[in-house]
Amino acid sequence: MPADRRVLPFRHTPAAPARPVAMVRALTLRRGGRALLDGLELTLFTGGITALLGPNGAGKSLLLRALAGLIPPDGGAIDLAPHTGAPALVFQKPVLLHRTVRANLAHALRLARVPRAARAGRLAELLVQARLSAQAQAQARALSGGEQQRLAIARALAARPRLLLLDEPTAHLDPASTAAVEALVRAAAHAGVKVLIVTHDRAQAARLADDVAFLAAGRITEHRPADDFFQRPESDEARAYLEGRLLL
Ligand SMILES: Nc1ncnc2c1ncn2[C@@H]1O[C@H](COP(=O)(O)OP(=O)(O)OP(=O)(O)O)[C@@H](O)[C@H]1O
Repeated sequence: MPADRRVLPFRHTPAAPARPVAMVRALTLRRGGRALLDGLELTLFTGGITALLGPNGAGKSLLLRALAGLIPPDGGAIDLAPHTGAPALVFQKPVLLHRTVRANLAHALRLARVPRAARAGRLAELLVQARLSAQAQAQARALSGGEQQRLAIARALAARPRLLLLDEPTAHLDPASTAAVEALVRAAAHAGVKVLIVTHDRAQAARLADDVAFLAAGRITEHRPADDFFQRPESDEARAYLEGRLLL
């Protein structure tokens, strides 16, 4: 990849110079004799939202899990910048405690070692951000799909991560619920959290993303500003995907 493609414009933090958050170098993951990720290269910079696009089975979820430290690489390396800390990962189907919304957030704040005295204020803040203040005493599992996803993201934000990994957070949500999740994701990015979001919703990627990384057959084939990507995809794989022709 030419060096100039790595200098990406970011809409959210124009004043702050972009610094690497995570560097993925020659990442390989093998299962059953098959390279599912195959020498994958990707650098994520501070600021803004990166959409990770690619066809079913390309390896997007695997990459997110590897970035979150859940899968050790079989080859290559994932380097997180010292300022990045532990990335937060939110799955497509949120795994919530069988407890109230408030208890879910309180638990996350305890796990994140937020000092006891600061927890109530931070919890109220997270409820407001996720627009769940009115549901604070509701059982988390009784929430709508969109509310559950907002709770899952708020819970992930409890630890004040610098890198938030979202795996298809709005799959199966209606337009209003999708918009509410997107607003929360945008707010997190505005607050300085680097977001990497997997989505199959091209319109969503165009609405949210500053840049797009395209993954096909275990490799990033291009990583460019979102507008450029959608107007002039460079790799054959990305062109085929955007035209609905790429099947792995
Ligand atoms: N533990 C595993 N063992 C063997 N194969 C696996 C394992 N986990 C994932 N795979 C395979 O790796 C490939 C990539 O899976 P992954 O879930 O990352 O794709 P994806 O790009 O997220 O797809 P989708 O868009 O459908 O969610 C798939 O072919 C999948 O079947």
